[in-house]
Amino acid sequence: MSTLEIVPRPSITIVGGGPGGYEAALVASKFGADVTLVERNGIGGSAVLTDVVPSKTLIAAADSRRRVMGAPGLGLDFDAKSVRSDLEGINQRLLRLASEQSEDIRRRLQANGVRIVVGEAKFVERNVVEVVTMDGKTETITSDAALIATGATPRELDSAKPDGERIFNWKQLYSIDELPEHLVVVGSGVTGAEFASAYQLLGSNVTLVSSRETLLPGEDPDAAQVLEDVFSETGVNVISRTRAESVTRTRDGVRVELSAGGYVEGTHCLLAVGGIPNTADLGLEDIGVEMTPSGHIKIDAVSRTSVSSIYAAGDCTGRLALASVAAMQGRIAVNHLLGDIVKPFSSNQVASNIFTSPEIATVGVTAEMVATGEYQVDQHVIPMASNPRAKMMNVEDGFVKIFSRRGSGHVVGGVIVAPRASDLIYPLSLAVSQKLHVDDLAETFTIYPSLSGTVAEVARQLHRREEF
Ligand SMILES: Cc1cc2nc3c(=O)[nH]c(=O)nc-3n(C[C@H](O)[C@H](O)[C@H](O)COP(=O)(O)OP(=O)(O)OC[C@H]3O[C@@H](n4cnc5c(N)ncnc54)[C@H](O)[C@@H]3O)c2cc1C
Ligand SMILES: NC(=O)c1ccc[n+]([C@@H]2O[C@H](COP(=O)([O-])OP(=O)(O)OC[C@H]3O[C@@H](n4cnc5c(N)ncnc54)[C@H](O)[C@@H]3O)[C@@H](O)[C@H]2O)c1
Repeated sequence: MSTLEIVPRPSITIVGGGPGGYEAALVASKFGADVTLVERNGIGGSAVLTDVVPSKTLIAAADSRRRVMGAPGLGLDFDAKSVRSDLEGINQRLLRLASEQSEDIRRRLQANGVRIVVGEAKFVERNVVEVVTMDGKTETITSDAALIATGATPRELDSAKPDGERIFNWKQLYSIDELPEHLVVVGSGVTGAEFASAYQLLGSNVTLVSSRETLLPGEDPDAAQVLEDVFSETGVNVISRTRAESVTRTRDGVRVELSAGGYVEGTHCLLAVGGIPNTADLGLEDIGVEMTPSGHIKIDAVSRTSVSSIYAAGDCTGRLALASVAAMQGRIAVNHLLGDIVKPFSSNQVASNIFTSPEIATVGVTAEMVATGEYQVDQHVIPMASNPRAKMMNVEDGFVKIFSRRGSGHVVGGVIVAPRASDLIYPLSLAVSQKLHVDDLAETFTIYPSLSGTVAEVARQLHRREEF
C-alpha cells in the first residue's frame, strides 16, 4: 500500500540530482506532487557531469579513430597512422556536452514545476531535511515523503592518492591536455576496461593491472575472453592476478608497486578500483534508515527503505550501479509512493553494456546463474565473423548468445559482443521483459544484410520441433 494515498497534493523531497533523482522528480511532478530536488553539485549528477556522459563521449572519439585507422582494410587509400588524438579538444567537447545536458535537464525540471535547491542535504527528522546552501545559509524542508539518490564516490587507496596531475580517479581524467604516453590503469572492472580500451584506441600505451584471473569479473566469461584477445592483439598490456599496492610519483611519471612483486612505471595512472556510496553524512542512522555493512541503503523491490516514507534509488542502494537502474528505481519509488500501479524491480531483466571495442551487451540470465544451476537453459552462440554484414564491415570479433528456458523456449537472457552491441541488444531485452519465445525472434523479419540477422539466426537454432 502507498504511504500517501490520502494526501491530495503530497510533497516530496528528493536528495540527489542524478538519474535516480531527476527521473523521479519528473514523474512525481507529472502526477501532481509538490517536488523539491536538492543537489549539491550539478543537475544530472555524476552520471551526466563526470561519469557516463564524459566517458561515453571520450569513447565515441576513440572508436571513431579506430574506424578511421581500420579504413585502409576496406580499400581506402590514405595515411591512417597520421590520425592524431587532440585530447584537449576531445576533453573540451565532452565537458561542454556534459554541461549542456545538465542544463537541458535543469530546464526540463523547472518547466515541470520542480523546485531546485542547490546545497548539501541532511536528514534531521524522518520528514525534515536541512540544506546548507551555497551561500552558507540553512534551509529546512518538511515533506510527506523523501527519496534519497545520492550516488557514489570513487574509492581511494591510502597508498595511492589521486593528485589530478599524474594520478587520477575517473572524475579527474578530463583535465589532461596531452595524450598520456603510457597510462597505467588499476582495476579491471567495467570502468578500468572501458578507459583502457579508449586510451589505447586514442594512441596511448596502456597497462591494465588486474587483481583477478580474468578481465571483467562477474561478466560473461566468453565476452571477457573476446576482450582479453582484443587487448592482447592491440597491445594493451594486462598484468593479471596482482593488486596495486601503492602508486607514487616519479620525476616524470608514476610507479605502481604490485602485490605479486615488482612494479610498473608509466607516465600517468588511473585508479578504477570501485566506488563507495554517498550515505555517510546524511543523518540516516539517527532516523532509523537501515544500511548494509558496506554503507548502502537497504531497500525492497519498490525502492522503499526501512522507514516507510523514505525511498532510495541508484548507486547509494548498491543494486547494479547503472544509470538506467537508478532511473528505473526512482520511477518505481515515486509510482509506489503516489499509489500508482508498480512493477517491482527485477535484476533479471536489466540490460547493460560495456563500451569497449567491441562493445559487450548483456541482458537477463547470466552464464554464472546457469553455471550455478539457478536456471535450466538451452543456449546457442554464433560468432559475428560469420555474419555477412560483419564481413563487409571487417568485423572479426564478437558473437551473439541467447539463453532460452529449457522446456518452454522463452528467451531469458543473452549476450551480444559487437560494434554497437548497446543498440543490438534491444530485441533481446524486449524478448526477456515481455517473455517472448525464441520462435518470436526467429520469425521476425530482419534486414539483409544486418548484424541483427545473427540474433534471429541464433533464435532459429534454439527452435525445438514439436513432438507428436
Ligand atoms: C566511469 C563511469 C562510467 C559509467 N558509465 C555508465 C554507462 O555507460 N551506463 C550506465 O548505465 N551507467 C554507467 N555508469 C554508472 C552510473 O554513472 C551510475 O549508476 C549513475 O550515476 C547512478 O545514478 P545516481 O542517480 O544513483 O547517482 P549520481 O549520478 O551519482 O547522482 C547523485 C547526485 O547526488 C548528489 N548528492 C550526494 N549527496 C548529496 C547531498 N547530501 N545533498 C545534495 N546532493 C547530494 C551528488 O552531488 C550527485 O550529483 C558509469 C559509472 C562510471 C564511474
Ligand atoms: N558501461 C557501464 O554501464 C558502466 C561503466 C563504468 C562503470 N559502471 C558501473 O559502475 C560500477 C563500478 O564499476 P567499477 O569498474 O568502477 O568498479 P568495480 O568495483 O566493479 O571494479 C573495480 C575492480 O578493481 C579491483 N581492485 C580493487 N583494488 C585493486 C587494487 N589495489 N589493484 C588492482 N585491482 C584492484 C577490484 O577487484 C575490482 O575488480 C559497476 O557496477 C559498473 O557496472 C558501468
